[in-house]
Amino acid sequence: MLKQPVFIVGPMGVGKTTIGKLLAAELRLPFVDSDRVLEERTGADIPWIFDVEGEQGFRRRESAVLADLCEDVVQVVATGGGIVLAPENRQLLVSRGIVIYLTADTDLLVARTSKSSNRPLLQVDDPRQTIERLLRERDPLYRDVADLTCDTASASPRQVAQRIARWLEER
Ligand SMILES: Nc1ncnc2c1ncn2[C@@H]1O[C@H](COP(=O)(O)OP(=O)(O)OP(=O)(O)O)[C@@H](O)[C@H]1O
Ligand SMILES: O=C(O)C1=C[C@@H](O)[C@@H](O)[C@H](O)C1
Ligand SMILES: [Mg+2]
Repeated sequence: MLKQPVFIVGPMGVGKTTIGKLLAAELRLPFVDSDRVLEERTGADIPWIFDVEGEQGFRRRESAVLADLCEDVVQVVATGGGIVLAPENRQLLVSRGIVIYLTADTDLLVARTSKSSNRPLLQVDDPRQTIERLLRERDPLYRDVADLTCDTASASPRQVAQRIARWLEER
C-alpha cells in the first residue's frame, strides 16, 4: 500500500495531467494538478500570473503549493513542468514522495503543446527551440529526482498509467 504521494514530473505537454488522472483512477487515489491548485489559490490563471508577477512570482507560488501538497495526503500529483528548477522543490519531491518522470522526444512535445495557448513560456516565435532548450536544461534535474522514468512515445496514456501502477504495486 502506498504511504506517500506520487509526483509526476516532466516537460510541458508530455502528459502529466492526462496520465496522472488515469493513474489516480487505477490506484483509487485522489488526483490533483499543482498548476490548477496554484490558479485556484491565486484566483487567476497562469498567463495572468506570469504577466503581472513575472516568472519569479509564479515560481514562489509554485514552491508554496508544492510544500502544501507534500503534507501527508496520499494522492497522485501532476506537477508543473518547471517544478524541478528550485533546489528546495527537488529536495521536497525526493524526501516526501515517489517521483515518476515522463519522457517524450521534441517532435512529440511540439505536437502535444501546439493546440493550446495557456503556456506562457511557449508564447514565442519558435516554440520548438524553447522546448529543446528547456529539455536540455531540465532533463538532468528530472532524472535527479526520479524513482521511475517512463517513456510516453509508444504507448497510450492508459497503457502508461497501467505500467506505472504495476511498478508501484510491485515495489
Ligand atoms: N501517451 C500519450 N499519447 C498521445 N497523446 C498524449 C499522451 N499523453 C498525453 N497526450 C496528449 O498530449 C496533450 C498534452 O497532455 P497534458 O496536458 O496531459 O500534458 P502536461 O504534461 O500535463 O502538460 P503541462 O505541463 O503543460 O500541464 C494532450 O492533448 C494529451 O491528450
Ligand atoms: O515548464 C514550465 O516552466 C511550466 C509548465 C507549466 O506546467 C506551468 O507550470 C507553467 O506554464 C510553467
Ligand atoms: Mg498539465
